[in-house]
Amino acid sequence: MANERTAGLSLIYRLELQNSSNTFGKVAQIIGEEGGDIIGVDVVHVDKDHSIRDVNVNVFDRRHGKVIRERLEEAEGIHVVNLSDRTMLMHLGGKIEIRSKIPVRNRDELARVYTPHVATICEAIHEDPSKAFKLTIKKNTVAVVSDGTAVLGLGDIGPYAAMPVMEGKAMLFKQFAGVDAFPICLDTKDTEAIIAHIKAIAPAFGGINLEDISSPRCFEIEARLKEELDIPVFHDDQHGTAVVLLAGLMNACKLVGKQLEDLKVVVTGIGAAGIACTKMLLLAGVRNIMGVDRMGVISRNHEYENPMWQWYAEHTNPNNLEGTLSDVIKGADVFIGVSGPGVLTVEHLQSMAQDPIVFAMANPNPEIDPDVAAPYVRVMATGRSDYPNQINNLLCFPSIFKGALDCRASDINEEMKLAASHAIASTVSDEELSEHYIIPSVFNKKVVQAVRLAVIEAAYRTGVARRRYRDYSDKQ
Ligand SMILES: NC(=O)c1ccc[n+]([C@@H]2O[C@H](COP(=O)([O-])OP(=O)(O)OC[C@H]3O[C@@H](n4cnc5c(N)ncnc54)[C@H](O)[C@@H]3O)[C@@H](O)[C@H]2O)c1
Ligand SMILES: O=C(O)C[C@H](O)C(=O)O
Ligand SMILES: [Mg+2]
Repeated sequence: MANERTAGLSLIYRLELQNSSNTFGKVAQIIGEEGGDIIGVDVVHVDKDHSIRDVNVNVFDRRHGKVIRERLEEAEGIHVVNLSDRTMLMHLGGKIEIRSKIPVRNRDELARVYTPHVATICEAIHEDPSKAFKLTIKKNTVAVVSDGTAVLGLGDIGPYAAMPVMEGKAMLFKQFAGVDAFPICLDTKDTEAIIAHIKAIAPAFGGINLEDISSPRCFEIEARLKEELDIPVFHDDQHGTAVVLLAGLMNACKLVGKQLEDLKVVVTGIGAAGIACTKMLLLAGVRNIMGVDRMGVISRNHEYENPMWQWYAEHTNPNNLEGTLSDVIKGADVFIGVSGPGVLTVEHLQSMAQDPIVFAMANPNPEIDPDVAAPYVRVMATGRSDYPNQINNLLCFPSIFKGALDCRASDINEEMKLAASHAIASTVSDEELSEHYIIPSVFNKKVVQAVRLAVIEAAYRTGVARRRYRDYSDKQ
């Protein structure tokens, strides 16, 4: 499955052409012969010997684009300077920037926003550190922190390569919930160092969104930070995914007429997302869950080095089954994939119970191609934006943090997460509910407000909100 399903693959070949021989004619001929579609040409530069042109070409996929490039490079008088595409162009120079809220037009304004008058603000915060929430960006700013070790399903690609995802998360925090977020990729994989760095930067932020940190280190990092910091710490791949998954599953069950407590559920990929999704489902009343990772089904017949797998063995797989995915998927009502592409086959789907519910959530490529799976499933969901039923943590992380920041919560607890799941599920009405609409779109504005309010209400109910309710409710 091509990653560019919605975006379409439109490549831009920057070519340096010799003026002498009919080189542009050759370019058009080569591209035509190879089945590319020229949709535009821009002249970038011309001198007496050469011209530089950007040739915009629709191709089938990246491999097709490469074949055309190779053919062009072989031709006399044509030099391929660069090959880019719309996605690449959207990333030039990064996707976000910082802007001031106040213009500084003269010395008087300068003296207020900066020295000398800013000193009075510093002193006020020094006297009462809680004023940082009122007088600095802490009020509405989150750090999105990764070490680049579990980036989407791409794995350990390092802190530099992780930045586009973290910038993307920051961008989405702002666009979907008005939260300012800053991407921070740490050049260390050491648990203690990560904890120390995050603690050291925490004064500037009202919350910490941990992202794409591999398991099992992510569990300890989050647990320690939750204990040692007084602002919410939320590992998005765990809890964001689990919140949205539960919302989708509640609605899918309503559609197929099954109850959560009667379901047989198989989860593949027992990492950050798989463990959190399982915990959330147990909390919501699901009783029969089996986990499958690379070495097979997690059972009580084994001792695991990974303490989370030990926990998993003790809390799931009620019949203590062993084997592979093929063994346990038989008769399952629900498949939840947070592992990688190609894990699920048509044979697996054919062996599931009636009305199979398949949430293949690995990014960027799900456990099975949804087009291949479609004839064999009743409800199909992926993590992607280009198919119906997008089960992606994007549907909740901006609004959960918005709610937590607005009531100055010290934590994002289980009650707040459950409230968020119910709020998401309830934005799909009974009339709207269908195989292709179990979960609202990320662009549905009702979702952000519903989740934010549900999270705030749960924060006050469970005593983690630190803003006086009167101050909060007066502004509503
Ligand atoms: N849709 C969403 O909102 C969402 C959210 C979080 C994660 N994800 C996706 O889920 C996947 C896992 O993310 P994570 O943060 O939990 O990563 P992780 O590294 O913590 O865990 C991944 C786990 O999957 C296992 N795994 C990998 N390939 C497997 C295979 N072929 N068979 C069985 N197990 C396999 C690994 O051994 C590991 O235990 C990624 O593809 C990620 O993009 C999707
Ligand atoms: O980034 C996403 O789209 C979802 C999730 O956080 C992931 O890691 O795949
Ligand atoms: Mg992620």
